[in-house]
Amino acid sequence: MQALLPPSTNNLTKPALRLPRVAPPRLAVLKCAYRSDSVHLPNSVGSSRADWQSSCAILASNVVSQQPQPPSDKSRNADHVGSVNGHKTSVDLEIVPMEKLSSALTITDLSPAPMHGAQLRVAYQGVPGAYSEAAAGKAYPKCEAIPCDQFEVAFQAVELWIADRAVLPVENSLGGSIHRNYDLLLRHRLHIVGEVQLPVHHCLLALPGVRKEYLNRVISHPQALAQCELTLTKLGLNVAREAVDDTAGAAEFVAANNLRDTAAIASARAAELYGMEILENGIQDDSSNVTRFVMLAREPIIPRTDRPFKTSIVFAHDKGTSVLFKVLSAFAFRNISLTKIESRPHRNRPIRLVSDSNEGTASHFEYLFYVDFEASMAEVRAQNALAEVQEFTSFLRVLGSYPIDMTPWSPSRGDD
Ligand SMILES: O=C(O)C(=O)Cc1ccccc1
Repeated sequence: MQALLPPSTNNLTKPALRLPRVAPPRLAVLKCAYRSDSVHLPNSVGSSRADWQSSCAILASNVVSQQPQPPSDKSRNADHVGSVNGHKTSVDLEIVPMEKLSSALTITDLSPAPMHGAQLRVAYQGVPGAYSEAAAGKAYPKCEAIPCDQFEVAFQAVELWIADRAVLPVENSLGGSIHRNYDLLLRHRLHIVGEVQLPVHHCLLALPGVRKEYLNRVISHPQALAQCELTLTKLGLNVAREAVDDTAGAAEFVAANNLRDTAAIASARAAELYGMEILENGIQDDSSNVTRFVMLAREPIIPRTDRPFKTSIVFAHDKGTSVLFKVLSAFAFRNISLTKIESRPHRNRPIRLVSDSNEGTASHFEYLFYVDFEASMAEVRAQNALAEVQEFTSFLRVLGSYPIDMTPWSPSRGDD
């Protein structure tokens, strides 16, 4: 399928972030609280300010960027931790001992809201009306959603402190995993700090006055096309399908180019934003159509045990899939349920040659395994399971330990 790029955004929308991007000078304020009996640190924590600072730098999640300010005593003393495109980036650590806080930190203190009244900025791929924008709003209701033209840009927006979080769709109940996004998780160093599951309700959109009989093609995000394939056929739409970067971008493209032979699959909100008509409402092949998104941040959140947590890891092992059952038994023995397992090609080492003196040499494909399990890294059983996994693996990374989205959902009515 030919990939169409969404047109440049019209005046209805803010322009999406694009690469390359020069980061503005920023002052970052990193504020963290620490309580020795509730936080499990990799190393024991001393009482000196330096120890506290480095521990909090690892664990703090209340990371807030601010507009440049005239130097104050505090900013003059800030630790300069790097520069972004030639601009100094400073981090000012403000350590707040737990005992001085009026109440204990809750999970919401730790992940979503920035302090000092600043609005959380959440980067997503697509244009307004995309499902990723709705997912950002579900995870962080008062956030400022920042459209980006590529997932790569959304990741970089967080890495360069332009945004505080990125939202990334990783799998769908009908369409399966979004493999490219798994690869991106590994290529970048961001941490998963949350997840949301969003019921997805697709509409068939066309310009006002266009009828189904006029259509020569349907365009949308490949996942949306996959999720509506049977319904499109049932509607008699045996026309060309073309993949674009996001659903709302497809609607915008049809509108901006006045395409009367093309329909887009997108949300009802996209129809409203881009002046399109809904030809068919709810065209996903099954009403239980849910997409899971993960939220990414520069710093991990502190794992807890007082509510259900999930942990995502990725690993590889030298002996191919033959030791996979040993790795997975580390979870089974501890009654830790896996909620997801995904394999991807091991790009650094895609082929493994296995010689047999009698039969010759076989070449096996090498894989990376992504596993989600239902436990928090603050639980001893999860720590022990990972210690055991490490014995069998040549590479292991914890992508994040984060609260499970427990919000009940019912089949969407299209108001997402
Ligand atoms: O294109 C979008 O709107 C997205 O956010 C990606 C996507 C596509 C289809 C279903 C869920 C998410």
